[in-house]
Amino acid sequence: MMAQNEDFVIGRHPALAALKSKQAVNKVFIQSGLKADALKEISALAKKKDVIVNQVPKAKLDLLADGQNHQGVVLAVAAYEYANLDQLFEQAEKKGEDPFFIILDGIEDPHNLGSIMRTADAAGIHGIIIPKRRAVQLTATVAKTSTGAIEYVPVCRVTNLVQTVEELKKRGLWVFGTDMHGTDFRKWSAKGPTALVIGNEGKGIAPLLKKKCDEMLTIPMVGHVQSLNASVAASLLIYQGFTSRGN
Ligand SMILES: C[S@@+](CC[C@H](N)C(=O)[O-])C[C@H]1O[C@@H](n2cnc3c(N)ncnc32)[C@H](O)[C@@H]1O
Repeated sequence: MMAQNEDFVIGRHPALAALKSKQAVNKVFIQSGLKADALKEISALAKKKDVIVNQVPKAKLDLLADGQNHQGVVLAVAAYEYANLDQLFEQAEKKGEDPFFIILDGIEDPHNLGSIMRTADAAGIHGIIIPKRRAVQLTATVAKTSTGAIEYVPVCRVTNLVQTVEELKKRGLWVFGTDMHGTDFRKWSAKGPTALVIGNEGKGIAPLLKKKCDEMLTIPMVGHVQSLNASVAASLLIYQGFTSRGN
C-alpha cells in the first residue's frame, strides 16, 4: 500500500488530475450554486468512478482548503490505497490460514478505525471491510492512530455491506455480529473461515446486517454504562478469536 501525504486535493486542475489518475478518492465536495464547465466535468468523472459528490456551502470548502484557493472544489482522497475482497482472501491464503476478517458497520471516529487496525495487525487479521458511505475512510488521522498497521492490514471498501456479507457466506465464512444480546464471547471459537462485525459508535450494527449474521456475540458487562467503546470491544473480541484459533 502506498502512502500519500495529503488528505485533500484542492482546486479544479488538481481535482481533475486526481480523478483521472488511479488515486483513491473518497468524496468530492463542490460549492453549491457555482456553475462552471470544469466543475461539471469533475462531477461527471466522480459519478463515473462511483465517488460520492456532495454539494456544500462555500464556507465548508474554505474550511477544508484551509486558506488555499479551492475554486469551488475539494476532493477528500484516501491516504492509502484500498484492497479488493479477493486480496483479503489472498492474504489468508499466503499465510496458509482460514480467513479472519473484520467488518466495520459505519465506524465514524478515525481514532477508533486506527486503533482497530492496530489490534487487527497484532492479531494477524487478514483484512478489514468498511462501507463507502457514512463511515470514516483511510485518512491521515487513521494512519497515525494505526501506528503503521495501515501498511499491513488491507482495507476493502464496499458499496453494500449486506451484499458483501452474503458473498462472504457463499465463500464459506461464518459471520458473527456483536451487540448486548448475544452469546458470551468467551465461549466463541473463531476456528474456520470467520468474519466479525463491529457496529457504529452510536447505532451499533444496522438491523438488516444483523439479520444476516450467523450468531451474535456479547462481552458481558456488570457496570453502569451501556456498552464499550467500539475499538475496545473490537480488541477484546479479536483477541478471543486469536486465542480460540490456537494462538
Ligand atoms: C458503542 S457500541 C454501540 C452501542 C449501540 N448503542 C448498540 O446498542 O449496539 C459500538 C459497537 O461496539 C461493540 N460493542 C460495544 N460493547 C459491546 C459489548 N459489551 N458486547 C459486544 N459488542 C460490543 C458492538 O460492535 C457495537 O456495535
